[in-house]
Amino acid sequence: MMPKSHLHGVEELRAARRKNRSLFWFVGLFSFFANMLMLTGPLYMLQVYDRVLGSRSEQTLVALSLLVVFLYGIMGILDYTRGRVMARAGARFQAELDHRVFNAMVRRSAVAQDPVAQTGLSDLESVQRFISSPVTMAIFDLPWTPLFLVGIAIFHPWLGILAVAGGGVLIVITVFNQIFSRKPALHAAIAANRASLMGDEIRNEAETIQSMGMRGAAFTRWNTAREMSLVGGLSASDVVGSFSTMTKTLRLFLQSAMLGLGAYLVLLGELTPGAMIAASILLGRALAPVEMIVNQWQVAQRALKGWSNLSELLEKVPPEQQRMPLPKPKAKLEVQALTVVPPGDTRAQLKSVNFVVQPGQAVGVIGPSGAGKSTLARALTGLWRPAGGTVRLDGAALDQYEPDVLGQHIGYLPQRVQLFEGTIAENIARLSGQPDPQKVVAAAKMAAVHDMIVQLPDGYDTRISSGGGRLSGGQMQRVALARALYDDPVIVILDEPNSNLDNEGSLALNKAIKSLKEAGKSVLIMAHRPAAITECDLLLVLDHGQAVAFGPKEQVLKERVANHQTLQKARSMGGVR
Ligand SMILES: Nc1ncnc2c1ncn2[C@@H]1O[C@H](COP(=O)(O)OP(=O)(O)OP(=O)(O)O)[C@@H](O)[C@H]1O
Repeated sequence: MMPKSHLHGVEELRAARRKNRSLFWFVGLFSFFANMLMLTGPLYMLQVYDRVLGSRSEQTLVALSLLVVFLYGIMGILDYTRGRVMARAGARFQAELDHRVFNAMVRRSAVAQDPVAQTGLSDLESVQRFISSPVTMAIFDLPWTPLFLVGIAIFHPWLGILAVAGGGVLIVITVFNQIFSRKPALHAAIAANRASLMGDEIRNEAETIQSMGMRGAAFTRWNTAREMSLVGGLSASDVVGSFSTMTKTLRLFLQSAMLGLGAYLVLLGELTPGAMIAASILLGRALAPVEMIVNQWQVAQRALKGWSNLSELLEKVPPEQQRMPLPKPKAKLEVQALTVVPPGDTRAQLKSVNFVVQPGQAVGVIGPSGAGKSTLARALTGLWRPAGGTVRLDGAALDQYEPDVLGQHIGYLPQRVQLFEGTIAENIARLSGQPDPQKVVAAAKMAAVHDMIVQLPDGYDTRISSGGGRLSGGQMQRVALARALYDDPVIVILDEPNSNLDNEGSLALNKAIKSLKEAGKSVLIMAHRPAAITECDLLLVLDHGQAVAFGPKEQVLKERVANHQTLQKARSMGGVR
């Protein structure tokens, strides 16, 4: 059963499934006729044995056979059609949720390492695969099993008893299959996921691994995860395999037993030979869906797990509420009593910080490592929600803007630059499929990277990878700066923008900051190096998450120097230890 806490998430999944309701009705109707036509085989047997063989009429045999070919043809068409419809129902379910799950996965992964976000898209795929699989068809056929059993009982009550007992044993096997295979299948899926994530991580960090002789150790770590996944997979398929062999053997045995019992009843004169064969075929038809479900149990189990993970993910990341579009804001940023607790942590890493940035101002944010500079950057971009206080852009709290629209207003250069597979132009245009050449060039010129780009063999169309490909660290940082400046953002937040820049790059950065200020934008620069704050008018000093100083740059620097000298003096006099 679904935990109560995932009710909203599961309701969203159900709503998407409900959209396929008409298709399910259609498949149900087709299944009704297909199953009716399943009676063709047994009825044909009955007629051939009891009528044709008795009357020795060739004409009847030909007429019956032609009818059977026709009916089987229709049954084939019905079966094929319902398979196609279900495949489309699965695809529709996936398409219906793709956008929502994708957004939830990105939003969740941006703030936390959550397994349900990591597997979100493959979970959705597993549910889609289940809907399109023969198991679903078998579920549609299952209601016919009791009817076929009743049909057998009509031939003779003893045959009915044997069929019901056999069917009962098969159902018990199905239940045991679920009980015994659930855990190994779950462990196998978790282990497989871990191994694949670890493989991705090793591939991304291949340079570090190769250059520092870490290949052997990395292999051992990955191999441990891989072996766990293989062992888990083996034990899961062993369990399912043993149950599916059991069902198959039992079904074959039951069909023969049915024939044997039927023959005995024929000898007693209580059954016709035709009914004996027909009962055996009917039993096969009745048990086929059960057998299919047992055989394909892993598909169902993966889908069940996927369904529960998805409902947890959608529960954790509720749909974004529609916000009324606001006009393009002015570059005024007000930070009031801002307290930030990193997601997954319990301690505040920014405590009650206050400051205001007016249009045309640049603020340098300085402080030792771990002081909270990047934390502030993440809060100002709207990535991390404040635990207390507010951040206002042109008077409106950040959550009043659509996240994607807010992203357009705020340019952000993260401390750890990551580019994407694609051309340089696409990267600067924030992955837009059709980058606006004028805007791309304007941003690149502002980041002083235009000349470097046009010198590359393919210029702006040069393909790069997530790690930058052929770009150097400084070039990557400048391309990322151009990406932050793309499409005229009103606020630009630069986290350690010159950590990889040479002198020329630093000068270009300062020029960019100057022109941003002249255009009435505001800029925040988190920095260690003094070169980065040359163009700053204001300085915010952070220490242990607290704003220890804020004001005009010269004044703050002077106070800090004065404080430093007082401190030195006190130390030399032995006043401070
Ligand atoms: N995702 C996170 N989860 C929990 N704590 C975090 C997270 N990110 C940062 N912190 C903590 O928040 C504090 C501030 O980190 P932050 O990255 O803001 O420092 P910083 O001033 O940018 O340092 P640096 O100059 O080294 O980049 C640190 O103590 C860090 O351990």
